[in-house]
Amino acid sequence: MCVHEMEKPHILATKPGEYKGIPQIFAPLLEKHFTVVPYHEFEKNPNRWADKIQALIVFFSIPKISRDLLLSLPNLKAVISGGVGVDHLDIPLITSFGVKIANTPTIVDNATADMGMALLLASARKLIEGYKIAISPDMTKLTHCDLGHDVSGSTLGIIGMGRIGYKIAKRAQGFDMKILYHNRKQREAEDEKAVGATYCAKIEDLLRESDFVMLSVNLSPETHKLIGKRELSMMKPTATLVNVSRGLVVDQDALVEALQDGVIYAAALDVTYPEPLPRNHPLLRLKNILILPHMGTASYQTTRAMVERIIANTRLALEGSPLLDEVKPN
Ligand SMILES: O=C(O)[C@H](O)CO
Repeated sequence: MCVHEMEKPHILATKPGEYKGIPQIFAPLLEKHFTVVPYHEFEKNPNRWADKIQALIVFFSIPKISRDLLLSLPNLKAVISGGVGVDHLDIPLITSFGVKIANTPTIVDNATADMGMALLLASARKLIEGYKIAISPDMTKLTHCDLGHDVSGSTLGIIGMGRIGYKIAKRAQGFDMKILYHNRKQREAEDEKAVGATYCAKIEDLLRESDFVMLSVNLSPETHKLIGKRELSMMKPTATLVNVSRGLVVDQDALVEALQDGVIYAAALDVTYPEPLPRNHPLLRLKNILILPHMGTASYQTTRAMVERIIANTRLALEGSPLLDEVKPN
């Protein structure tokens, strides 16, 4: 049955197509079920929308959900966040308003693991430098391209062996990498065997032995600036740090220093803090860095699946049914 426009529940979301918003091509999927109120329209005239809004969609941590925003939305039933990370949500605060929370885990695992390997490979084999030379008018520069490093046969240390870390290990196995991992909890022996991964109870052992250190942990008080000056100084001077988790897992000032002083060889980051970095940030001026604007989940298929899962969770929340991916306070 065709749902009349007037009957569609109102949801608040960043304007589709805006920076870090749901891509415009997927806006019709949302609009089929909901009347989407763009967040900036709401901010201009909150009184017009406040009573109507029943769900709030968060994409790439936007919008920030404050107590004031929650107080201004008396009929809010759910906050549905795209992606796996929920570090941007104050879960106790939101749930204290009787508002349900969901994210879209599992959907993003493959794309994020692919991005981890893409960053590792691109950094090690100097794809960006090579590309710049290939398109440069002066092809003689080709001989001056610094040599990269072999990925095959090297040692990968994965910090955070959850679903994404494990999928990275699977991929690395195909590159004949020696795989070490550090995790709150050691994985089952059969999981380790399946990807040939060895547990390092001490993060220090992993840092000392790895050629590539891959960060795939959730951001939490325990992992906040987990990699600082001390940890970087334990890494090999030939090692590369790859981050597909959250910028705040790394002490960025310490990273800038380590890259400038040759304490580590390079870094490849999908995430930083803040995002985007200010244009004069020292990380953007370094040569031994590959940096992306948080693209881990940014494939057509994964983004579409995220939007579909957001819709499914939102519809369930609005009809009062159990959510597919409910996030509860600890
Ligand atoms: O958390 C995630 O899955 C991604 O970073 C997208 O927000």
